Amino acid sequence: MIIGVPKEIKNHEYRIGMTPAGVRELVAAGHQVIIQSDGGTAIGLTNEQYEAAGATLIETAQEIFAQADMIVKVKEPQPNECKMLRSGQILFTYLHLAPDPEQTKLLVASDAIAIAYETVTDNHGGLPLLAPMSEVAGRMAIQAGAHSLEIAQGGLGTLLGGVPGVAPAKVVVIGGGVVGINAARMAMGLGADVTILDRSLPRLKQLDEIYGPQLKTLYSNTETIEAEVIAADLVVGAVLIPGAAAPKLVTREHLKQMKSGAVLVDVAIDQGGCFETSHATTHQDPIYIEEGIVHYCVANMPGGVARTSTFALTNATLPFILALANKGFKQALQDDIHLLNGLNIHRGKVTYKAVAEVLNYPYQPAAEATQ
Ligand SMILES: NC(=O)C1=CN([C@@H]2O[C@H](COP(=O)(O)OP(=O)(O)OC[C@H]3O[C@@H](n4cnc5c(N)ncnc54)[C@H](O)[C@@H]3O)[C@@H](O)[C@H]2O)C=CC1
Ligand SMILES: CC(=O)C(=O)O
Ligand SMILES: [Mg+2]
Repeated sequence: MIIGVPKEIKNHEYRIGMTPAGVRELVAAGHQVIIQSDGGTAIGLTNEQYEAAGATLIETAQEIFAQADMIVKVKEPQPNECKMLRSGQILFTYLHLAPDPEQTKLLVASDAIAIAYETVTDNHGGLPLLAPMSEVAGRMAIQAGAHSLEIAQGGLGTLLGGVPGVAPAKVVVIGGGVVGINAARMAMGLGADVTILDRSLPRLKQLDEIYGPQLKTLYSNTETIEAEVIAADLVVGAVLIPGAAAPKLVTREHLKQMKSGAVLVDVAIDQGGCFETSHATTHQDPIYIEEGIVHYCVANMPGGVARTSTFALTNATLPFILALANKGFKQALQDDIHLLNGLNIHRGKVTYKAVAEVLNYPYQPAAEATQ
């Protein structure tokens, strides 16, 4: 199979879908890998390293899309990339379709086969291709939040850990999954007063057992969210209903009752965001202020630490890329229910239920599509 890896084109996105180590594995398995020239240069993965691993360097994304059987990327395809996809071509990348009707329409029109990293599952109820980036984004959420709390950013001027004689900041994390616990760990490490809310009692029990009394856990409902958010210096939005649009848990009315200069970091923005007042921002212009509250809503946070993120992501994606290349997409999806769960669009049909429902498309079950 010919596997094509274009350079990412989203704002300040320097991750790349495959490292030279991944190229080496695919080439050893008999595949051809074409990489866009300078696709990894910004993060120290040079053209020479890719060539030494056996890749062919190609100048333009157009040529990659024209030649490859499978396109491997990081971020959701931008409109001009969607238009380059060919009928029957495989696309393997993050998609986040539920809050993105425009991309969904273009992918349906492309007649391609679009497999989303973020809905691939594992045997433990997890999302193994989202998890590495959620680890990164959860940890970054506290760095971003701490910076946004500085006066010069419009923040309250509060240091997360406080100092002797001055209380630490109150950090509230909504959603205790991978993003949530990584954010909580960083915030606890800096000495903040941390509370985490989730609506899964087993998850809260697990977090309590692991972190003990340093981490306060609360069951998430309208009342607890309201009370915690109003008292917070920094709120991290980290909820997920897989594949679906994020529920709006914090409203404009809540913001009016918060301390002016408090900070919201909406990590769930890639699924539409869990704060009513969130809209996606970029690394170039990451924050804005609404109702006196600083909002940080970067939809590709891990792109900010693109080198770490590229290795973390590709460690997880490579076995699936190898399966797709070795077996072809149909057999690979038939053999692995977890990879099948990643299929969001198959040749003009939406094959992920939550996406079909929220965007009003007829739903075709993925298993039916791959018969
Ligand atoms: N902005 C960015 O750059 C990035 C965003 N993300 C996003 O972060 C979000 C969270 O991802 P993960 O932590 O990996 O998901 P996860 O599935 O590990 O955790 C989500 C948690 O939210 C909880 N939850 C659901 N509804 C809730 C509610 N009403 N109240 C409280 N908790 C609730 C679930 O029980 C679960 O524990 C996703 O939208 C993901 O796409 C992930 C990586 C990067
Ligand atoms: C998960 C995701 O959307 C990202 O890493 O950018
Ligand atoms: Mg994202």
